[in-house]
Amino acid sequence: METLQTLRILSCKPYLNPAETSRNLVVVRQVGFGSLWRRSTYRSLSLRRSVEDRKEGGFRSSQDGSSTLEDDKGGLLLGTERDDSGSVVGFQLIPPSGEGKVIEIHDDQATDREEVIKDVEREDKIPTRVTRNIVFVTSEAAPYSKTGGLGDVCGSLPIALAARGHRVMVVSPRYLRGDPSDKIFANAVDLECLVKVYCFGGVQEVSFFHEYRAGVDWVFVDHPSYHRPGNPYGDSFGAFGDNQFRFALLCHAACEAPLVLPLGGFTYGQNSLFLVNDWHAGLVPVLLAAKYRPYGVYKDARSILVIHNLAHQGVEPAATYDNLGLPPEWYGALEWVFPTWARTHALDTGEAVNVLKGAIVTADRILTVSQGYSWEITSADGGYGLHELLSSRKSILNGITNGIDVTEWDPSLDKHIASHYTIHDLSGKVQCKIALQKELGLPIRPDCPLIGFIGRLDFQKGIDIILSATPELMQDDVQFVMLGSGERQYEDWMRAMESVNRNKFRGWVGFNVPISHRITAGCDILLMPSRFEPCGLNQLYAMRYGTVPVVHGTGGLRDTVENYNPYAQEGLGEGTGWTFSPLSRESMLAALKNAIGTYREHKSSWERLMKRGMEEDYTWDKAAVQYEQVFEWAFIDPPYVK
Ligand SMILES: Nc1ncnc2c1ncn2[C@@H]1O[C@H](COP(=O)(O)OP(=O)(O)O[C@H]2O[C@H](CO)[C@@H](O)[C@H](O)[C@H]2O)[C@@H](O)[C@H]1O
Repeated sequence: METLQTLRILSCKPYLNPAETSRNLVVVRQVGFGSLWRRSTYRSLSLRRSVEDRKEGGFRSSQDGSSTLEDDKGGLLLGTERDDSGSVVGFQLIPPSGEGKVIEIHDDQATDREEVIKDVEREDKIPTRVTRNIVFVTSEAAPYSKTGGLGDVCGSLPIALAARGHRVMVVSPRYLRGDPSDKIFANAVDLECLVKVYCFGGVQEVSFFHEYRAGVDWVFVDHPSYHRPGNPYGDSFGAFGDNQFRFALLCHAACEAPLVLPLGGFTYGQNSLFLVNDWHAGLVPVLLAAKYRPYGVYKDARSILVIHNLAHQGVEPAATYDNLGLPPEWYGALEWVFPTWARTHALDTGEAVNVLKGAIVTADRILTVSQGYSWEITSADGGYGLHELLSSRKSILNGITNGIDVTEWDPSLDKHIASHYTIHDLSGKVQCKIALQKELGLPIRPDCPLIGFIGRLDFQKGIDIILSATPELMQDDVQFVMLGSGERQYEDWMRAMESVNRNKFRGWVGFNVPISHRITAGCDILLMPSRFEPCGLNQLYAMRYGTVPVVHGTGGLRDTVENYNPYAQEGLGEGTGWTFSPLSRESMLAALKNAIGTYREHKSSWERLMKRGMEEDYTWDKAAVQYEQVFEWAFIDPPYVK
């Protein structure tokens, strides 16, 4: 039997939150509950507003018992939204224009989920349908903290979602390094809300700082363990020994934040949707299931685990479980036993706790940052020991390719680069190249192919392949610039390479955002021989800047870089870069040779390559629509662990 579900959504207009009038609210009426959705028709919703209603104004009782009020702009306030504890979390408003949408949903339509995503993409001009209270939990969020792509994503996706009408909070630590960089937190005010967290053998006290910027509530958890020099995870001596403690605190605090922080006058409440990023936030879904739901709290909340990098899982000795503030019977969720070959000695039982595993078994849905990677992590090669578990949850696993912050990364406006340019006038790009050569002390040669690399110097990024291929590459008439920090052996190698190839090689050891922009703009080719790459952002930045990527065909790199075919389109060519495979010195050098040859010999083909890359749509809007679809799926199903 076909059941017709009706979801009425009145398009977003002013959100009458007395404290934050800039936000949007969508009124949602749902009749029945479906398991699969299909949007079939949209039509305007006619609003019945009697003259009497309009004259009287003020709160009045409607048939269903909710109160209504005409707002001062002529819209109609239907009533208040409350969370389970009775706190008012918003008002429901029918906008004065009477614009609205009706969505009919048939719950027995066997709709392909990918099709739904595509369908939503096509309709991306339609305003947000259902708005959520979203809580990002992350160890980094740019510009406040960033060591890599996680910071970029958690600094820009929340803004894109807020712009679509969601109420968005980002919870991350308030890292203070005791140097001038601390001024980034200057606008975050102390909310004077202390929360006691029971873990690590005692009571830990955390507090919260808050900044409302770009439509997002940026919430910083404060604790002395976040105040030290170095980056979020370690310093020149290596990873901090208390990272399990620091990020467990973050998770406990993040679970409390929607309940206790009256941001803009209202808490986010118990129906929040947690977006849990990587292992550092991985205790959140476990805490929801083990610590809150048994006591009736967060029964209607949902959590989505976003995996940016499966290689890091937060694994610690089994004995540390007691520190985490979880009931003993939940040990199995985090239990992890290393295979025999990975154990260190004969008496090593391999028993450990794995925070990311805990998140995988308790989250309502799982996302990765590209479709290719979402498949790879279910394979033995890409699953880092978790492939069987991830395969068992395949039905709730999706991949959504990252977007980028197109305002920060815009060659026509970028404040870090020497000259601006656009797809219509590329002349500024060569100026950027000359300026970069000058800045780095390389011979100024606008016609010499300039290759760049930006990234963490570790196994993931295929630095060993670069290292083995560079002597041969240096035989050619090219220049090569590398920016990165990480493993000491690679940093030392970069310095050594520079000293023997003064006219051709520069190795910038360190983390420097302005230089990364200048390399992206100034180079002709960006090299990314990543062993695995969940999405990769540098190739997206490069293409937007007309810099042609040469990448290993893996994960998000394969999804986002289209291999160049010079013969397609009647000789006009097709593609945005080179994807090589397998990952070897030889195939990387062959792809580079092709790229360099095209750059030198086929100038017009090269320009078309650059322009095709620059034309691509890298905005977050596309991804945000897909995220919204996954949010809906998360709320359609009951919580995975009730
Ligand atoms: N030395 C340096 N100086 C200045 N800037 C530097 C730098 N080293 C790196 N960066 C910057 O850090 C970011 C790196 O982002 P990536 O997505 O390429 O990789 P990362 O592995 O960190 O991210 C993980 O998460 C992201 C986000 O989901 C995924 O895209 C990716 O595949 C996954 O490995 C870029 O903004 C880059 O410019």
